[in-house]
This record gives sequence, structure tokens and C-alpha cells, in this order.
Amino acid sequence: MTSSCHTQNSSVPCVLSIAGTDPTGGAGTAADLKSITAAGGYGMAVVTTLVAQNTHGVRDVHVPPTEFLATQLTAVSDDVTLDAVKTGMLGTADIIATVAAWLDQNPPSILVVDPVMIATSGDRLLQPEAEQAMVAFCRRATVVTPNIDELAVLTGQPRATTEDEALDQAGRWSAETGVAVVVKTGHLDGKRVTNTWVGPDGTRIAVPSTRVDTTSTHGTGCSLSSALATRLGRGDTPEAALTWATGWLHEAILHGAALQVGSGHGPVDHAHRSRRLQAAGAANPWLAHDAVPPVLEAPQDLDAPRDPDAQRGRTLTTETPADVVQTVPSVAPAVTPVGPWTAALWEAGAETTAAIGASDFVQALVDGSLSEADFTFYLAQDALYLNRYARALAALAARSASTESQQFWSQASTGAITEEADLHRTWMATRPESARTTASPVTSAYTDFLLATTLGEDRAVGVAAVLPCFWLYAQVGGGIPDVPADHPYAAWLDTYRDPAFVTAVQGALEQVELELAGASPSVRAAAARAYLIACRHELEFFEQATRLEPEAAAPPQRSAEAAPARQSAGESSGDSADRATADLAVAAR
Ligand SMILES: Nc1ncnc2c1ncn2[C@@H]1O[C@H](COP(=O)(O)OP(=O)(O)O)[C@@H](O)[C@H]1O
Ligand SMILES: Cc1ncc(COP(=O)(O)O)c(N)n1
Repeated sequence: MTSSCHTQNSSVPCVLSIAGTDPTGGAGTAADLKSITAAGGYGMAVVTTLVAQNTHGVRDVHVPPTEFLATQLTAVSDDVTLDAVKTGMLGTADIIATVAAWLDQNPPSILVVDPVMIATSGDRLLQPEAEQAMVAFCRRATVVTPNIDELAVLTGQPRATTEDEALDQAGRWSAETGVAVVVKTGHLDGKRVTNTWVGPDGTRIAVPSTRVDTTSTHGTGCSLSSALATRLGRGDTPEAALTWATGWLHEAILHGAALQVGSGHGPVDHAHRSRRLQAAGAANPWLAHDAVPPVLEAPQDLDAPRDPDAQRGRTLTTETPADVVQTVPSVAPAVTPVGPWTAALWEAGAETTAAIGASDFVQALVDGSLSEADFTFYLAQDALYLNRYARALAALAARSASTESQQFWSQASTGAITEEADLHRTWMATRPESARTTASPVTSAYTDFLLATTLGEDRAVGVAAVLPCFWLYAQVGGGIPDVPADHPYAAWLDTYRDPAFVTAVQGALEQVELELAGASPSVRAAAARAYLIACRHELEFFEQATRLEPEAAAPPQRSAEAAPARQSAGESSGDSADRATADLAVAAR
């Protein structure tokens, strides 16, 4: 009698990886466990082979007796109810037969087969005489995830040279076997890398991403298939599961090199997304404004606030004070400060300004690789933001002390509304669903703060609060050397490089300089705090699209009726097996 590894109705699926090892942690069971964890599952691993390998390649493979493999498998299935099984390196025909026999006795509702044959390093991970056994084994899967070379072996076709050829090969094989295929174009040339779910009924769900120029791709196939198994195991549709797995892996590949593991083909950073989201949930960055002294007599009193995390790191190192000062980034402003107070504000906000420029969102926006869905979400929020920002600017106009100031803020307010109308007329007009969006918590928090500050605090505080929206946008726009005509977001980026916008930023800087010079020391300190909080809101606003998770799926079903994957090698029928694949095919439509 088996029992589930956690409480009923938990949305944490139990996922078993059956694969070989990699002692450097980038591929095989290690990569699988990290990927399952990252994708929200409870990971388990049964080892098929011990592989002495590193980021340069495979040195040796040790195959333990298959009797022991069978004992490992039954030790798991006698005790734990599985939501998904993923197989990776099986190595030999004997291993394939042992795993197949166990699957016959313990059919999982989701079986993802990564038909590992040859590693990125070129080393063989499947004996040549076992290839046909692997081909037959793939027929029992819910979905297989071959690379282009493995797809050729699977389908008995020459290696595909284009994506269309690969999709045709997969389509024919899927229709014949009833097993879905994820076609991966990582091994083809091209700026884009697309993962396409090809279903037996002809369904095609393409999930594109951009190619990362990196050598840190060791274990990408293992990681994709494990993440996919986990998301399917928690009840996601094929589209949701593949979209999540592809996006998560893209981020992991993007940040793999920074891990500096090994000197060959390094691993991906499986935990990057978790760490990023964990950092986003921490309150510490919002407390940076605590470093502003209670009164500001002179601009130099506003020393750059220190990142509390960086502070902690420093106390553990033997860095000299000079090193410490250098860790606060200094970013050259695209629009220069107009006096000592705005210069001091710039330095105080430098850390957040640097973080905005370095964020994945801004980087992808600038290089054009940002997905259209993320951009649309961002612009829809921007339209909502601009509407309330315009009201905050109008409040400053109403409270102005001079005709010049009143004119400046009135015009800025009109400009913000005109911009909002432009977004509705252009990008959002062709995407009606974006016009129906309501303000996100991040957008509301920012605009509530701006309205409360401009209406309820001293005027200098309100003026400082609205400044980052001018200044930091110009910073993003000014950091882009040249926007090519075919850049998907050229029109947006050009707005912020427009000389008229730069003039508006200079006008806002002059207002802030004037207000701070004339304010009392305690009001100046409040204004500096408001500026820093608004800088942080800007970062959150940009990054919010990268924190969107798909809707939560239904908890995994773990009943006796759970539909198993295909029953046995070479067979393409069987009621329950058909149900599993049919369910996925229906969900994919
Ligand atoms: N250079 C890259 N840039 C972006 N994504 C990549 C890159 N290399 C691999 N991937 C992602 O990893 C997935 C699996 O990689 P691939 O090399 O096709 O698998 P395998 O490890 O099985 O050979 C790809 O489908 C793609 O999503
Ligand atoms: C145990 C094991 N399984 C799979 C791979 C393939 O990984 P790669 O993505 O480098 O081809 C590997 N190197 N080792």
C-alpha cells in the first residue's frame, strides 16, 4: 500500500527522476532534482548509472547491477504515490528493460521521456545497441523531449536541418504512436530557440525564447524535461507547463555563467528564479531610505544609503574602506542634475538606478527579446499608472507657488494624459484584453504613494516623489545607443529618447532643485526619502511582469483512477493510456 508523500490536496507534486549522475551537479539526477524543486515539486531520484563527468565531458560510466535498480524503483513505488515520472540517461538495453518492467507494474499518470543518447560534450550516454530499445521505450511516454539528433534516431529520419523539417518528423511520429513530442530547436541555428509541443492530433503549441550567447548549457535537456514533468504533474495544461518550463530555463541559462562552476560547458543556474523572487519579497530594500538623516542642512549630508545585504557582506570580508565605497555603483546620469540637491539625490538613488538598468526586464526590453505578453502587461499597467500620475502632477500644479511652476506641472500633467491616450490608440487598440486590465498591487502602491505625497505632504516632498518617473525613464531610454527599425518596441523606446521628453526631465529637475533649496532641513530629508521610495517603486514597476506566475493549477489527482501513461513498449492502445494522452491533447487546444 502506497501513501502520498504529503498531505492530500497539496499542490506540491511528487516527481521521480530515473537518470544517471553528474557529480558536478549540472546534469542528470542532480539537475533533475534542482529543476523539480524550482518548478514547485517534491523531487526524488533513482540512479541508473554513475557517471564520472564534469563540465568538460565524461570520464567513465559505472553501471550497477540492474537488480539493484529494480530494488530502488520498488522502494519508491511501495511507499510513495507519484504524480509524474521523468526518465533521463538509461544507458543500456538492460536498464531500459528493467525500467519498462517497473512501469508496467506502476504506470504513472505522467511519463516524460528524455531520450538521452549523446551529451552536449559529444560523449555517448546510450550504448549504440540500445538505441532501438530506447525508440520502443519512448512509445510508452506521455511526451518525449528529444533534441534534433535524438529526434532523427527516434523517427528513423535524417537529421532535420530546419524547424519545419523537425516539426514534420515529430508530427508524423506522434500521429503514429499517440505520444506527444516537444521539438527543441536548441541544436539548430537561429536567433530564436523554440520549444513546440506536437500532439498526436496535429496540435502544435510553440513557445519561443531567444538564444542566449553562452557556453553554460550543460544539462539543459535534463532540466527542461524535469521542469515539464513537474508542471504537468501538478495539473498544468501542456501549454502552461511548456511555457513555464521554457521561461524558467531561459532565465537559468541567462545567469548560468555567473555561477562560475567549472571551466568547460558550465551548468545553468536552476535557482536563479527562486532567489530573485525571494529577494523581491524581502522588505530590506524599502528600508534604504532609513539611511537619510532626520535633517539635511547641506546636499553632502545626503550620503549614498548602503544596501543592507552589501553591508552584511562587507563585515565578513577583509575589504579596505576604499573597496567598500566602490561597491556602491556610480551611474552616469543620461540627463545631468541641475544643481547640488539633484546631484545629491542622484547619488543617493544610484544603487536602485543601477538595479533598474541591470534588471532582466529592462535588458530584454532594450534588446527586444522581451516577450510580447510581458510587454503588453507592462504597457497596460503603464496606461493605468499614467492616468493617476497625471492627477498627481495636476495636484502639484494646484499647489504651485509661482506661475512658472504651475505652467510646468500643468503641461506635464497634460503630457501624461496624452501619452496614456496614445497607448490606448496604438499598442492597446489591437490588444483589447489589455485595456480591460485593472491596476496591479505594484501599480496601485506606487500611484497611491504619489497621490498621497503630492496632495498630503509638503510640496517639496511631492515634487521629489514624482521626479524618478521622469529621470529614470530618460535613463533607460538614454542608455540605448541606437534602436534598429525592426526593434519590436522601437516606438516606445523612442518616446523616452525624444528631445522634448529630455526637456521635460530638465524642467522637473529645476523644480526639485528650487523646492529643495527653499525647504526646511527636515522637509528636505522627507523629500529625499520620498525620492528614494519612488526610485524603488520604479524598479518594482519594471520588474512586476517578470514576477507573474500562471494561474495555480488544480492539485494533482492521486486516486486509483488516475490515468496512467502508456502501458507497454510497442503498444499504442489501451483505454487508460489513451485517456492520459487525450486529456493532454484536449487541454492543449
Ligand atoms: N543557447 C541557448 N539559449 C537559449 N535557450 C537554450 C539554449 N540552449 C538550450 N536552450 C534551451 O534548453 C532546451 C534544451 O536544450 P537542447 O540543447 O535542445 O537539449 P539537449 O540538452 O537535450 O541537447 C532548449 O529547448 C531551449 O529551451
Ligand atoms: C547523467 C547525464 N544525463 C544527461 C546528460 C546530458 O546532458 P547535456 O545537456 O550536457 O547533454 C549528462 N551529461 N549526464
